[in-house]
Amino acid sequence: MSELLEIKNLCIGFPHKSGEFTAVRDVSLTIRKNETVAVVGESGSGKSLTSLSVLGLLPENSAVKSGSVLYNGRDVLSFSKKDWQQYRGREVSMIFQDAMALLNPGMKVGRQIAEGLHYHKLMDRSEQRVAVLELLRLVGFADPEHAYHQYPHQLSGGMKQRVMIALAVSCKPKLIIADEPTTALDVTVQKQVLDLLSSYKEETGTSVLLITHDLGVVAEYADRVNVMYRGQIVESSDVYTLFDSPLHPYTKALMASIPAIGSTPERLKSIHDYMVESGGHNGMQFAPATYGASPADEPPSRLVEVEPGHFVRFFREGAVV
Ligand SMILES: Nc1ncnc2c1ncn2[C@@H]1O[C@H](COP(=O)(O)OP(=O)(O)OP(=O)(O)O)[C@@H](O)[C@H]1O
Repeated sequence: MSELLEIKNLCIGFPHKSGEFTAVRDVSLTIRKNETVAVVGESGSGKSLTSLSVLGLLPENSAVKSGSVLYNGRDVLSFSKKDWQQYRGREVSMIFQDAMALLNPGMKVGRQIAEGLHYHKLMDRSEQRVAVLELLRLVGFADPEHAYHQYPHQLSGGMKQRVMIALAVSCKPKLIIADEPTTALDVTVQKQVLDLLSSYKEETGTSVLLITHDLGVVAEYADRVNVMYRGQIVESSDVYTLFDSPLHPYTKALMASIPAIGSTPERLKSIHDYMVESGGHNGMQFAPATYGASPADEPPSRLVEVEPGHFVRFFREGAVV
């Protein structure tokens, strides 16, 4: 199967008082047509920066130090302004965490969705209204005509996120990046919104890059998963393999942090505990229990394919933890 998106050895840095801080380190991942690929990890692990690089929306003070982001074989990092205009929204779109911050508070919901269709010149004005009403129906508004005329502040959190999905899918992109799309919502609404995105994906063949810190969401919605820790992918595989046989201590720690229903309460293990307990694999060792003060102090490591499609990051071969 050919890759729709291929991120290769991406490194993103920021200026820092002691030189430079590399927030994303040697990240590689792929997304194929009609796949949902998750990036999971704790806050600050580099998930958002990785996804923002795909849309050319990295913070101004950051710099891509090396690597490439190939969309259908073209490196987006060398896109011109015109390329970006044609690509954003039309080829790849994004659903952000905070819908309220992104929706224009002074514009009716229907108009906001119509603007995207107008921008990409997909249809004339007369057809846009019908298309927007259809989109609002698709994302679950029982009365699309009523929703069309509402302002964002008149909608609940779940409804606003549905509008964000309508906006994101309006130009029929081939890839949707969903960055913590439901974090601000309660559990029931969270499931409704993710189910909606999932059924849209199945119906249209769209691909989804799902950014989350929630392994429960990964288990339910992703086909493949990349676990990120301190700017690096430490484990990557299909979702069944990851849950059946996680290898990296950080992945195990993430899994152990999901309390099982009916389990006897015990002290939650820290990631440090797992690092200490972790053993080697095929003669290689995971990174030491105590990382250095900064990523620059850390030992060299590399991703190893331990079985087909299952990659784990190891500390250098033969090292003693
Ligand atoms: N504009 C910026 N200037 C300096 N450092 C930044 C900037 N944006 C992000 N960083 C740093 O880069 C690292 C990765 O950030 P990123 O937002 O990608 O993490 P994340 O995994 O998406 O976390 P979260 O889930 O909290 O958004 C963090 O250490 C963060 O502090």
